[in-house]
Amino acid sequence: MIVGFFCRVVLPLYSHKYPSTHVLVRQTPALGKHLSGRSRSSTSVNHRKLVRNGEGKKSVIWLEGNIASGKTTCLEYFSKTSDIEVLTEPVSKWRNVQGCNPLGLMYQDPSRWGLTLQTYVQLTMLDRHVLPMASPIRMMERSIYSAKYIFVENLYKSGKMPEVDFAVLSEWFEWIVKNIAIPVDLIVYLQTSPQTCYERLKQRCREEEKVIPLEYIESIHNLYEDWLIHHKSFEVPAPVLVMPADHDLKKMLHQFEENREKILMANC
Ligand SMILES: Nc1ncnc2c1ncn2[C@@H]1O[C@H](COP(=O)(O)OP(=O)(O)O)[C@@H](O)[C@H]1O
Ligand SMILES: O=c1ccn([C@H]2C[C@H](O)[C@@H](COP(=O)(O)O)O2)c(=O)[nH]1
Repeated sequence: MIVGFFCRVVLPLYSHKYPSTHVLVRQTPALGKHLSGRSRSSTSVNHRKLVRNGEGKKSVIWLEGNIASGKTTCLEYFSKTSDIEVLTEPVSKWRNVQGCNPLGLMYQDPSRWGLTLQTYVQLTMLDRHVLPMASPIRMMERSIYSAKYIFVENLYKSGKMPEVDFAVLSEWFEWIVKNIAIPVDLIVYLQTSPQTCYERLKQRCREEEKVIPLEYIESIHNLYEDWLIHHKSFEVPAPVLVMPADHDLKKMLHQFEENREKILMANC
């Protein structure tokens, strides 16, 4: 039998309060049909909290932050913890889908290829979200929400995405979040200055990203801040734990350790 329920939201633990109006209950009777091919038979996907019989509570954490803010590094750290599965962003797919490179194309010509990339990002992120959980705790890099609220929004707002492309992507996104429950218990936001990210981006030296100017990183930063800190733009679907992330690696590792309990207790 399918069992699903909501858990308490631990507001006082987090730096930014989670408005109760943001608790969304989504009933999706048609979901099984839409997820055909996936083994969802013993799990309810109608609720944000999923409980499989006999398996106890599970929790899902999204790791959000600007480009090169240190998300992968953070995931690597937590991947060493038993009982946590980490899901990195499917960037390798975005760089190579059947021999094509939508990420590279988007950076070369955002107006032409923004829709192409973001359609594929939306698909591949959804695929991550509906993947059955293999561990009690899942930490995943970004989300279908940030793809829409940050990256699609940025393309559109900067005039690089035609209105019709934005409208089509928006309708797709709205349909997905209305009809498919996307579980999340906690958002960990790695908060950096744009300058830090820019320096780390240059150091990482990903081929497609060599054309990224500081202004692009600044726009992404502002969108993240408006969403997760100032609550000025879009719904925030879970409590937010803000982690200052401009520090050197040693201090960051220390900080990850200090926040371990808060993160691991995300659904209590
Ligand atoms: N705290 C840090 N101090 C200095 N460099 C860092 C730090 N964290 C990550 N890096 C480096 O910055 C680059 C981007 O980090 P990464 O974890 O890949 O970021 P993201 O996954 O957010 O894009 C990598 O070269 C990484 O080694
Ligand atoms: O919706 C999205 C999500 C990501 N991207 C870009 C931004 C970066 O160039 C890569 C992801 O790298 P990170 O270092 O993990 O930030 O993909 C995008 O264009 N749209």
